[in-house]
Amino acid sequence: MSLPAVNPTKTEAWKALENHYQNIKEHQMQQVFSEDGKRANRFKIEWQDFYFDFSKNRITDETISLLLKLAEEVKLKEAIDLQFSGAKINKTEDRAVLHTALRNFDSLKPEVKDTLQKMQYFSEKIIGGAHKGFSGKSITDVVNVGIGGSHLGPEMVTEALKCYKNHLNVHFIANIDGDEVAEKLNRLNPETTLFIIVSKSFTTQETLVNASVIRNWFLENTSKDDIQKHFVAVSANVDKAMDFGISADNVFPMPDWVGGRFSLWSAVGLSISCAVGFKNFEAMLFGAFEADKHFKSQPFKKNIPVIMALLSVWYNNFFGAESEAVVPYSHYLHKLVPYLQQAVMESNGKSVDRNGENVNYQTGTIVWGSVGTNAQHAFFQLLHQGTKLIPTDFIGFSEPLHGNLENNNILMANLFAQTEALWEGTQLKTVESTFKHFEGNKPSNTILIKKLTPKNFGSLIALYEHKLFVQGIIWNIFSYDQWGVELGKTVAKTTLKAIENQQLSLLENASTKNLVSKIVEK
Ligand SMILES: O=P(O)(O)OC[C@H]1O[C@](O)(CO)[C@@H](O)[C@@H]1O
Repeated sequence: MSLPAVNPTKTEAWKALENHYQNIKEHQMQQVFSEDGKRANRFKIEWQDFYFDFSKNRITDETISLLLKLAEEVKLKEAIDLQFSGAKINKTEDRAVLHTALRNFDSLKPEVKDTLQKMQYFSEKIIGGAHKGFSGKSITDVVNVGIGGSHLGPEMVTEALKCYKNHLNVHFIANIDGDEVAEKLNRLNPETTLFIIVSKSFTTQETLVNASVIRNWFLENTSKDDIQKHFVAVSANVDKAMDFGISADNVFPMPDWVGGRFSLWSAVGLSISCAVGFKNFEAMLFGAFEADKHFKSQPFKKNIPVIMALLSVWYNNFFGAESEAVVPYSHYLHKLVPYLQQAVMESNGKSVDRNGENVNYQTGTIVWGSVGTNAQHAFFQLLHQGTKLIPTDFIGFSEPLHGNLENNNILMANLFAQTEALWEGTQLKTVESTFKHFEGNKPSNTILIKKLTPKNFGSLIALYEHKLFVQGIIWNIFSYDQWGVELGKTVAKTTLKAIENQQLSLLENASTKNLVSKIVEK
């Protein structure tokens, strides 16, 4: 079964939304808001520990009902059911998309159960000190070596759940930048370090080269037999991992139906399980599972990821907004934006639709942002008074983790105040000069979560995963492939050859030739 392939611009809802946009675009919506006492209660969704407030958006009841009609016309419900059914909806790679099966506690697949058990057993041995390195000492440092989806998710979660961390030091080596690798290795002791080589394909240049550099560094003072005590792999390509010198027992499998950027729930999360313990890792999976059930079962008007996606489409395709900001008011979430950038932009940065035709409408949004309140002192000026429309997600937690209520009150006051200031502006107030005028009418969503627990964090990430899927369905694109990263990889191979062999004739582009000559002529 294939995903429905409806050109969204040909739907009745799209045409109606275009007309509706003409009526709404000039409206100072904050006035509509102040005249409607019930709006804040109508445009919100409360679910478990989440309070999702989308009332400060340039929408009316009609907007929402037209967007919901759009979801219906592009057959969103059918698409959701297809994804969860395990149909090969990643058509261009001929794969199912089942990261949700990694956390489906109603019926875990036997292979998922086995991997979870293996992860638990292994991470507990590392944490408890039973796993000894070549000199008989316990492990103190764990290094995740991987890039893209084999790095961003684990690093984001390890940072987000730092409060739940144990004594192990967890590091990440992703970039091929040798300085970074050397910098990190200089601080590590081979006797007490475990390296987790994470690569779904086990063919990614950065990861394989870095892994070899690390292995050589390790072998400077050890023998090949010691590798088994210090290197494990996470991969769907067990043979390649074994070729690298890692024994089959030390390879944690990854199913083919899990895409790299959705893989933190799989054995790719081994570094997370080491950092915060398996129970917390499992709690995170459980939170994601709860979000999956919400996504699958809630009517669209009460469905957080669906509403998030529809609002995003509203701004992207009708207001012409190109980007959206994400601002978490928790320093623990400082790696959320890089994670979302891969998840969202690698998924929805597409310009060919599911029928193989070029699209003539905007698709993937640019995601950017940083943590509040720091961001207020950086780019918020542009959000408030710039010329661009940038819908923003504000994420906050009602309860602090360390009991510092005074700080948390200030933090939350700032979050709420920013959404209000963006929305209200200074419309009804007198300002001394035009320079001090705030237009307002700047949209935002607020995701207020009770507490940053592993479970809630798992839910949050899964909600964003579902949001991007819904967007892809509406835009009629394939969200789960990433052919756009391939060309650069191929060109880099030739370029490297030209550099290594000092052979400029291999290059065609005159600018690249000049640049390469600067390196080889040193
Ligand atoms: O896990 P792998 O196979 O090393 O791939 C790493 C990353 O590279 C990409 O394929 C993009 O280059 C991502 O989709 C993926 O997360």
